[in-house]
Amino acid sequence: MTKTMIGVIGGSGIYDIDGLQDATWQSVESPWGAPSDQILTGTLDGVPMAFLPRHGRGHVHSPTTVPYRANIDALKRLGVTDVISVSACGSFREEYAPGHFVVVDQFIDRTFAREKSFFGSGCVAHVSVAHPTCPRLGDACYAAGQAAGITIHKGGTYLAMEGPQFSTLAESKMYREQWGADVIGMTNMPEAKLAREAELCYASIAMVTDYDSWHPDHGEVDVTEIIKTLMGNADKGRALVRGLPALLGADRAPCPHGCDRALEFAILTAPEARDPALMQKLDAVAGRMLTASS
Ligand SMILES: CSC[C@H]1O[C@H](OP(=O)(O)O)[C@H](O)[C@@H]1O
Ligand SMILES: Nc1ncnc2[nH]cnc12
Repeated sequence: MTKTMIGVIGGSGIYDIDGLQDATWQSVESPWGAPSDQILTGTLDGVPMAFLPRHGRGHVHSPTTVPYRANIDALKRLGVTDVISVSACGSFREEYAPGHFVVVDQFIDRTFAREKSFFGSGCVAHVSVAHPTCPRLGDACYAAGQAAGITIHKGGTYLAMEGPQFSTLAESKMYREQWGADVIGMTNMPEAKLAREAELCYASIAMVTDYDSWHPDHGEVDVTEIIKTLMGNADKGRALVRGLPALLGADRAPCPHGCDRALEFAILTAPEARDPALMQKLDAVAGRMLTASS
């Protein structure tokens, strides 16, 4: 049995969390560059936690420039086992209304200007992301949301767009009507893919802030309205997070869905053909596999 450490990546409007015992902002160095910000560490109900504001305090990183690899690597380096992403999103479904939360379980990745893998020339790996989120962790988020009195929906497909501009009306209608997406945001990809490569369980909570641009009664997306809704949502997001340690517990059984073993059988490059410099960078993300197989 290993120990649980919960990592929370806070999106727009969530730049800290409260209630942590021994809370300290720590700098974490990563061979993948500087993370978005320092990481707030502490303990909640006896479970260690690490909080990272995705865009940095003061909202300095755009969805394209968020250092996704450094963020996931830094959380892994700190000992995080389970990552919860909390994000602002537009909704493609009438019944997923602004103020509601959605436990996302699928993604359509339309991002194109980001580094999407820790692996590459010198160490090639292919992990499965058929089921990109962890059902055990998602269920805990859903239960924590319900216990916090939040209107929360279980399951939804998140369309990750490059941004930073919002969608055109034609795109919004296509994503909703032809592609069957439920919510839209700009940040959960490649974050979810990288978490899988790093063998971290990953769950995503979408906080609905708007109806994107498709809804005939709601006009186009307006960032002022989004921020207003976010301010109401942010406290709910923090309440959900506060409920998680009690639900997950300090002792952690292996993930029944295999998220924490995702690299087994994924690395193709022969030990003697691997690039030593890349191997060094992979020490945290893939350390477990690299010591076992080389
Ligand atoms: C503030 S609206 C657009 C912005 O908000 C979302 O960020 P996050 O996912 O980090 O909450 C969205 O993806 C955009 O980056
Ligand atoms: N409509 C929208 N599109 C993309 N990202 C968002 N974040 C919040 N609302 C959004």
